[in-house]
Amino acid sequence: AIWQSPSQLPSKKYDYIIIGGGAGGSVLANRLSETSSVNVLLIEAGSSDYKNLNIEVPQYVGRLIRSQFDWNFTTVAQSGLNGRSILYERGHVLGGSTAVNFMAYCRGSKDDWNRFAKVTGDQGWSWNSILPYAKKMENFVGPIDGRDISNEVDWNSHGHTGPLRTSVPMYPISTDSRVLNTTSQLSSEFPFNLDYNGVSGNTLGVGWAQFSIANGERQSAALGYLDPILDRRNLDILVNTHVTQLIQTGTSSGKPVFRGVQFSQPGSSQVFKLTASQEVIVSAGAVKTPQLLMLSGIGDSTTLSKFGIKTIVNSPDVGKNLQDHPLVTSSFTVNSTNTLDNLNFDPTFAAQQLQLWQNGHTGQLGLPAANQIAWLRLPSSSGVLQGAQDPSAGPTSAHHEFIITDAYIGFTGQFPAGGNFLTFFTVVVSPASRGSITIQSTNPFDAPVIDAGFFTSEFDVQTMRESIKSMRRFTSAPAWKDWIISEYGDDFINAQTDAQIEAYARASAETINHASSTAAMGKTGSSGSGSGVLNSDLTVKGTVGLRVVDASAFPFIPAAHTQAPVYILAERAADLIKSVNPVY
Ligand SMILES: Cc1cc2nc3c(=O)[nH]c(=O)nc-3n(C[C@H](O)[C@H](O)[C@H](O)COP(=O)(O)OP(=O)(O)OC[C@H]3O[C@@H](n4cnc5c(N)ncnc54)[C@H](O)[C@@H]3O)c2cc1C
Repeated sequence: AIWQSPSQLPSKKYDYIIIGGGAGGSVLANRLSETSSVNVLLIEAGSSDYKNLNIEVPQYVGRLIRSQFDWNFTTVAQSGLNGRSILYERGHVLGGSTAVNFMAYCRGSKDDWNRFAKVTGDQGWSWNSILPYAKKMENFVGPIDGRDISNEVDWNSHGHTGPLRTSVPMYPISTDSRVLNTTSQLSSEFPFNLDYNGVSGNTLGVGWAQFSIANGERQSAALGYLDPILDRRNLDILVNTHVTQLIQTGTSSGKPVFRGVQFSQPGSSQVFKLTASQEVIVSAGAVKTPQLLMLSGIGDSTTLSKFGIKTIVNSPDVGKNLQDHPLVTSSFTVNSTNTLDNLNFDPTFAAQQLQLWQNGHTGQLGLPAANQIAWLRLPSSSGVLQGAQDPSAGPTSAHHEFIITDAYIGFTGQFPAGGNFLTFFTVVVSPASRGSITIQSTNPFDAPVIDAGFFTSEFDVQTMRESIKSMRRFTSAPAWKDWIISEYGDDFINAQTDAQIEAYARASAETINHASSTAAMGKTGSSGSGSGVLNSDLTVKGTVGLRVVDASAFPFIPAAHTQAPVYILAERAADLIKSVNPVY
């Protein structure tokens, strides 16, 4: 059941207490409560309103920014972005960031996962080992229009019985044929890939995009993993409640045992404490997890002592190593009146589409932000790679990505009042830059200090530059001749030389919100700076009874949108947790 406040909680002895009901936490709440004798408590800071219309309707994703479903974070001034601070959206509702994200669904590449295995020394994280979990989490369904999708996806590469429904875009749109024709007209730079989530693990090329959208509706972790099991008597979900500290409950073989949690509701002075008989699992996401660890005495002792926090475990990597994907959007005006812009610029049309969606989830509101995505590597001859260490995981991982949108999208500058557009997101997906998360105070309700570190590595700004140039080659294919009128906006139009393009990137880059790696896995048992915060089974080094299961745990950010990698990680985590508890 879902409980709105701590005082409503039944008095029970919990085996597992999970902090945060996002991608990681929802998977665990489901899997760990599959055995009815095991009592599980999930504590979520946000509300239980995951069926809010703005969450359910895919095209309303833009309305979630700075809403009650967003933690409303902002980064510190970014030296690589001309000193700009940027919004750093994170989901604050049951379902976490999966309830506010853009829903792109990508497993990551074979090399991404094999690198996880290599740096942790744990073959269980290799591509071949995680594939069964990638299928277990998924229920890939056909699109709403029933069209033949054998040219859009490799059906057999997917799971069809898991909790999270995924699919290709519900309808074709007018730009589809142009994108696909480009893959034959410029096939050497932009080859077609039938399925970037295929079992081969080779993500490269241009393919039909896949999303956590089914039947025209967003599929969040809450909808897929929690909604169907709310009647389990051994699962309690407590919302509107903030875990403020992890509590040491004892010592075992000289190590601190962390089976206690302290929590309260914002604005209330009442403090609650509970203890798990088995484990406490932190799934608060890559921004809040390191903050909670630090407030609980797990972190870099120098930092902790500055705030008067007693160090219980000196873990220098906590909050370090933040990795994320910077994006730039560039738009073109197009020779059509039939683009998704009409949802933004024509109120009568928008109202009709809402009617259609409410009557049966049909119409354009169920469409995702893109029908196709491209995953691309810099050519090996590229000057960017000369003399630099290639940060990508290997030949199946992209350096950069295009997301191709049939409308105007922009996060900086002025939104146009009307018109018809084509927008490309260019995204650096194997970044060399690193940022950090730290605390500004000992108040758990204060936002952490977020430094995305964007473009602090020259490699990344040069990769973005090459991505924008590559996008201009893509759009100069004959396929776009009768569609694209011109580039839109002076900043984009005037960015022509390499130096100008880099300046354009620094002036306009934002985040695609893939924060990762702030409490990363390393080799089990190794210690000291650079060896990671977690053992390869996701237990927190130097502690007993405590794990982290969320995007913080990735040793490297995958060259992918990160929700599916978190689901996959959490599916394996559930098995790791079960394997050490004989009750399962
Ligand atoms: C705007 C946006 C767009 C994105 N687009 C995509 C996309 O298109 N495709 C994709 O694959 N990925 C996307 N992502 C990223 C993806 O959603 C995340 O990588 C993924 O959800 C991370 O899972 P997680 O479990 O680590 O954290 P989250 O899903 O963020 O869950 C963490 C949960 O913990 C809760 N919490 C935090 N602190 C506490 C506390 N102290 N006490 C209790 N609860 C707490 C939070 O409220 C939240 O519910 C996007 C993210 C955002 C924000």
